[in-house]
Formats: sequence, structure tokens, C-alpha cells
Amino acid sequence: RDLNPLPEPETLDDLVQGLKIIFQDNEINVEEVNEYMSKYKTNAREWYKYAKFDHHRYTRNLVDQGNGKFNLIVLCWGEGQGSGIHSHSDSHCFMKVLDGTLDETMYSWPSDSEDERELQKTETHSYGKDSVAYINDSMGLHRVENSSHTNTAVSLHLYSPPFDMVECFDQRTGHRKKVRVTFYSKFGQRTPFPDQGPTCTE
Ligand SMILES: O=C(O)CCSS
Ligand SMILES: [Fe+2]
Repeated sequence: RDLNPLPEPETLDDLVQGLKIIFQDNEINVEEVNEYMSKYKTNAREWYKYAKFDHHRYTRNLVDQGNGKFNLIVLCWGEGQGSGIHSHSDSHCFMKVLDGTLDETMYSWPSDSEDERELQKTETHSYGKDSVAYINDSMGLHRVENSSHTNTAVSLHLYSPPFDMVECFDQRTGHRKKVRVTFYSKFGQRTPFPDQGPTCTE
């Protein structure tokens, strides 16, 4: 990758430019990306154009397609809204909280045996403003939720390689289904009404 030093991520735009430089490499250093995303200090003026909320479920708002190497998405979580239990299509998943607090519950993969088995919770973490979480399929599954009933939450997610499908899991049975993820908006513009396919919410 080009050898000029990374720009200090003062603004969201700096962060995006720096991430594009980091991801010119084929192998990425998870610690480097984690630290770089942690350095950016959230500023609502820079991301409010992506902050679109929906009464029924959390929204996914595309910010940048990372020269094809990653998708950068702002997720907006209404009070009490959360994702279903899901995996990440063998991609890296970085999640930075921009506003509010998000609770992550991790689960182990279902056993391969046919019989239905409840997914085992392995750990829970609460993430506050500017903190960065990382997961990939080798670490397990997770659910992310905004447990507050008074405050909304906003997070910035980086997926690399980008994906348009996730696997969702039923906590009681371990059964899984592939779900195409959609965008509520792209580059700040509301997308035409996407086919409301199955969603991966709890
Ligand atoms: O991208 C999604 O919808 C999953 C949010 S938790 S990583
Ligand atoms: Fe996730």
C-alpha cells in the first residue's frame, strides 16, 4: 500500500480515506484497524445524514464501498431494537459505537448433529461511545442490541470482504437461515423500497 503515513482520523472522511489505504493490502492487521477506528472521535455533524431510524427494526445505511474491499455502514438502533443471532459470512466485522450504548451477546456455533440444541451464550459486552468491537466467524456468532428504552444508538460497521448475505440462527433450536441484508439508505439517500425479504431481527 502507498507508504505515506495514514491521515489522523479527525473527521469521518479522514477515517474513510485512511481505511481505504489500510485495505489496499490483502492481509489486514485487525489490531491496526481496531486502533485506527478507535482514534476517530464521534461527531454527529459528520454522520447525522446517515442516521435514519425505522420504527420496526434497526436500519443499515451505506456510507462507502471501500473500493470494493469493504462496506462501511451506519446502523441506527431505535429504543429496544436489536439484531438476530447471526454470523458474518467469513468476513471481518468491526463495530464502532457512534452514539448510545450497544450490548453484544456472543454464542457458540450450533453442534453439527441433527438434533435441535439451544445455542450457548458465551459472553456479553456493553460498548459505549467510540469503543470498537471485532468479530469473525472463527470467534462465534453474536447478537447486537440497543437495550435502552430511552435512548437510540448509532454504530459504524466495517465488513471486509463486503457481503450481502448473513446466516441467522434460532437461539432455541440452532436452526439457521440465509438472509440477504438490505440498505435503508445509500450515501445518505433513502433507497427505493427494498423487497422486505426475511430479516435477521430478534
Ligand atoms: O450488518 C448487520 O445487519 C448486523 C449488525 S451487527 S454486526
Ligand atoms: Fe454482527
